[in-house]
Amino acid sequence: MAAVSEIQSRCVIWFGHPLAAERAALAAAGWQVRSVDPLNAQAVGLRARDQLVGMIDLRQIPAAALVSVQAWIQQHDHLPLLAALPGGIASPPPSWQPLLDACPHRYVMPQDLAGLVDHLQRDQPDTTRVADSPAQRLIGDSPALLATRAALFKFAPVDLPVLVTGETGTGKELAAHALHAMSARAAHPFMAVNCGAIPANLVQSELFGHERGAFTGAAQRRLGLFESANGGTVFLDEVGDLPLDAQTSLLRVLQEGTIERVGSSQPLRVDVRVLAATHVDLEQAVAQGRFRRDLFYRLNVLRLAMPALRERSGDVLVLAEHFLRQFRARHQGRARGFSSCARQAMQRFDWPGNVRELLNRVQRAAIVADGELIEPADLDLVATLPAAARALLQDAREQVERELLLQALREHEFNVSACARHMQVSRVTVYRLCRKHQVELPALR
Ligand SMILES: Nc1ncnc2c1ncn2[C@@H]1O[C@H](COP(=O)(O)OP(=O)(O)OP(=O)(O)O)[C@@H](O)[C@H]1O
Repeated sequence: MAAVSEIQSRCVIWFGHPLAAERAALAAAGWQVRSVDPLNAQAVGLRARDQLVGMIDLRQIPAAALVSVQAWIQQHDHLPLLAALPGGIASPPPSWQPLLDACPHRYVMPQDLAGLVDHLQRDQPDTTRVADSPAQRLIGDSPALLATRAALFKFAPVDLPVLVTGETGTGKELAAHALHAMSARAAHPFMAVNCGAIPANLVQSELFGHERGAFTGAAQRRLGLFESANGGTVFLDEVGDLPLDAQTSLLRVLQEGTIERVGSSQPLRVDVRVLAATHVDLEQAVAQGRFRRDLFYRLNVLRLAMPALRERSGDVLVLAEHFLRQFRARHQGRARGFSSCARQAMQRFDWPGNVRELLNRVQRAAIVADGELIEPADLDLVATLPAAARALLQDAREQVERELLLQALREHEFNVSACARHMQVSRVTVYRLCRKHQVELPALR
């Protein structure tokens, strides 16, 4: 593969040792953490091309290290500095004052971890702000998704294949987009193809192109996906469905960086990064002889496993709110939020179709909901509620139906025809509802 320009990394020089959760949250926001022994501050060298921020962790700095950290700060006075303070101290000891004076932004940690991450994402004097990073399009803040986002930041700048695995709808294509958009190839094409959707006899020609007259119907020379993506990224979705001859051609791209159009024996150089995705177990396909072992090893250099939604139930509501907000920004609808029953139903559901299914159910619910709050029935998730909650919901619905009926009857002086017109139902339905809710019309008139 051709060399591509290196991407600047973002690094927090942390004097002390961050907690695991602090390190994970920063990694998910695209910041590596370099932990430095404060007693040995003078030994720290900096890579000029990286974007750097210093963090003085005053929870851990021994008194003996204050002077050496201070000296280091003075030598690196161009570096933005932050301070982590312990919780529950009324006033900091005077010996910290020189360090605090150097740190305009201070965070009580770990309580204010979100504030720190927000600061790093928004307030850095950087042209490519992390808050705008494509990795942030993967919504969710569960530990599993934080790890996925951290892996995206790590893998994106490395010009090697990535194998993205995970069930359908977990965001494999979204992740592939993010990998491309955060790579040095971002200004070049991103071409995605679902290998399982191309008829077997056309795969070679789709991927690698063909010469005029290569086969019946090939009236013109045609560029394939790899040539069209030159300089950029090819995303092969469902790579396990590639026929064996196309697997051999793909191996040549990865090993030699060349392709051959169908009908030509002239190798052509292409410069592409290959990202592949599969929801089937490729190791098993290799064991069964359906997938080339050497190709598997080539594709599986970096592996990104997208977690199923049921493994990160904490993300369900965050995603649902996000999809509803997105929907409301584009369409009109009464629904502004989710009832507590709907939230409960979403959290109990198994989500076999993962995020795609959640997106579809929320969009549908936003259209069909009559009230301001989306209910389990709008999401078609009533069956997931426990029996007691289902019964409560049924009771509530019956009560609302009875109230609406009585109100319509009163407004029309118990005239069934007028009431039916108002409710846009037949007279028979009004009589049926009266029987169901034990409304005695003669007694009320
Ligand atoms: N974490 C996420 N945050 C926001 N949207 C997401 C997230 N994960 C997935 N989506 C959305 O869910 C839908 C399905 O995602 P995507 O197509 O990337 O899944 P996939 O794993 O490639 O599915 P398949 O295997 O069926 O091709 C898309 O609309 C995508 O934008």
